[in-house]
Amino acid sequence: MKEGYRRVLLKLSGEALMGDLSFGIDPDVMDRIAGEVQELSQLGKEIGIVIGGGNFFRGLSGIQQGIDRASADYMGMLSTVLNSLALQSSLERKGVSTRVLSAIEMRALAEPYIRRRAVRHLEKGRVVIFAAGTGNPYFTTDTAAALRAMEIGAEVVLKATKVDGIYSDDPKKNKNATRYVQLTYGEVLEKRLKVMDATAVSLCMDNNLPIIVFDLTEDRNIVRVVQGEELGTLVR
Ligand SMILES: Nc1ncnc2c1ncn2[C@@H]1O[C@H](COP(=O)(O)OP(=O)(O)OP(=O)(O)O)[C@@H](O)[C@H]1O
Ligand SMILES: O=c1ccn([C@@H]2O[C@H](COP(=O)(O)O)[C@@H](O)[C@H]2O)c(=O)[nH]1
Repeated sequence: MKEGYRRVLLKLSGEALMGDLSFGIDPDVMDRIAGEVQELSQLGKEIGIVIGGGNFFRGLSGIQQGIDRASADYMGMLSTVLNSLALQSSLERKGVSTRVLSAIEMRALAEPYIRRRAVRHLEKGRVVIFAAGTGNPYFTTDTAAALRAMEIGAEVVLKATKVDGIYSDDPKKNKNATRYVQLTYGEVLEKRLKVMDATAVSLCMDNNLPIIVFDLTEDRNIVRVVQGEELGTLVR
């Protein structure tokens, strides 16, 4: 077993924050996640977090309602800001020092994203939450996670989601799909495995940044994966 990571980029699924609800944030799920991040922060781990927005709004659902693509994507990015502020609040209730840095300027509620500030916050032991994705339409929060991970010098992208790894097919649709323990970036792209978008995988591939896809719904998995336990699927 490895001794664990020192600086990580944790990508939290927005959809997983719903728990059993059909929309929004289940406070118990949020509280559990915040507790795990608190534990890691107390161990001296440096943690950057990107949260998805699927529990509120995705660009693609806006398009289906007749909203133009760029506007729908900005709405999606705003939904990640809602999640970021909720996580910040949960963490601060537990005494964890945090900063939200937003890729879209909204100075009344978050710092603007400045790479060097993000790194400084991490060095000071603050948990940094990156809000508003990349700040650009036509992207996803998976790509934002890969981008921010590289910018802050994270050792790994930890994609915490609703499935326990990468499967040969979508396990929510195909019960015969089988799980991979390890894959290369090329295999994920060639097999068109949809768990993470191709832009994010390509970015990680070009910069040799490992990705671990693991189950966020399982208690203590965030702590276990950051401490080096082999969970889910490793892509490198
Ligand atoms: N080959 C595959 N292996 C594993 N999961 C897959 C695969 N293909 C599709 N999926 C689906 O991908 C989903 C995870 O990716 P998705 O981008 O939807 O969620 P997320 O990024 O975790 O959530 P959000 O966008 O809300 O932040 C899983 O819930 C699973 O149903
Ligand atoms: O860089 C980005 C990140 C996100 N979006 C939009 O936000 C929603 C929610 O993000 P998920 O990654 O799907 O959770 C996404 O559907 C996009 O519409 C974006 O445009 N740019």
